[in-house]
Amino acid sequence: MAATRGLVLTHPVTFVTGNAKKLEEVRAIMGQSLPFQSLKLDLPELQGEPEEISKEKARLAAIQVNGPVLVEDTCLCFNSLKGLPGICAVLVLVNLMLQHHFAGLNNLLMAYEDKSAYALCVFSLALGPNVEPVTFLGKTPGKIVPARGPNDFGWDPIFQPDGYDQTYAEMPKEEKNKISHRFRALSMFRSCIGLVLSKRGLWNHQVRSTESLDTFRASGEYTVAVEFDRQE
Ligand SMILES: O=P(O)(O)OP(=O)(O)OP(=O)(O)OC[C@H]1O[C@@H](n2cnc3c(O)ncnc32)[C@H](O)[C@@H]1O
Ligand SMILES: [Mg+2]
Repeated sequence: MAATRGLVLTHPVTFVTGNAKKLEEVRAIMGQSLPFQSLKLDLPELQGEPEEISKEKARLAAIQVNGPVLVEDTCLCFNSLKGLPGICAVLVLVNLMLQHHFAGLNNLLMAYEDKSAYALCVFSLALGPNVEPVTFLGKTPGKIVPARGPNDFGWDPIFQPDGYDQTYAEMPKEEKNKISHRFRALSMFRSCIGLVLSKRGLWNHQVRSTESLDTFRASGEYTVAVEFDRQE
């Protein structure tokens, strides 16, 4: 389905992250299609909507790197907590999760009938310090369950994607990488990047096929998103 193959940039892209597991997954998903180097930078923790946070992170990173950068932020969002002040609820939960207090998290969610959740991944690419970043979202719906599987990557043990009876942690890596929020965001990145950038006059690449257009909806001019329907 990809309309564009390969990026032609004068400088290699730097994927700015301090998370080795993320890096591992991005490398596995992207294969040879986007050669990049990785770098850990000290960037301020930003507040706001996920897309805005991501764009700002990319802007700051591009200034430090002085070249093209890719940044990524991921969160696990709980549908039952929609009514609560998002950031606060999420921070409480993230803290619980960071300390691997999955039991505490499950207790908290016991109060709610609705255990549905979604994993959200936001990538932003900034081609340089003075170029407005382009953002890609990927979302995988699922539910929160008592922890199962190896405990080596964040909240993987407590997230069971819809249509599966295994948690992310229990699945073989290749399986997670075929359905994950990260995979979905990167699919958008791969298939739409040439299109989005050429629309903005930043990229001369001829888009040979528009097939992939059906698979995303534009939300805001420079953001593309992919969402998969809940299978329940
Ligand atoms: O340097 P960056 O790229 O920002 O890396 P980070 O570790 O700060 O990553 P995030 O803020 O995006 O992620 C917030 C938390 O979610 C965890 N996380 C990210 N992606 C995940 C995934 O696919 N499965 C499980 N946990 C994940 C991650 O380990 C963090 O504890
Ligand atoms: Mg982070």
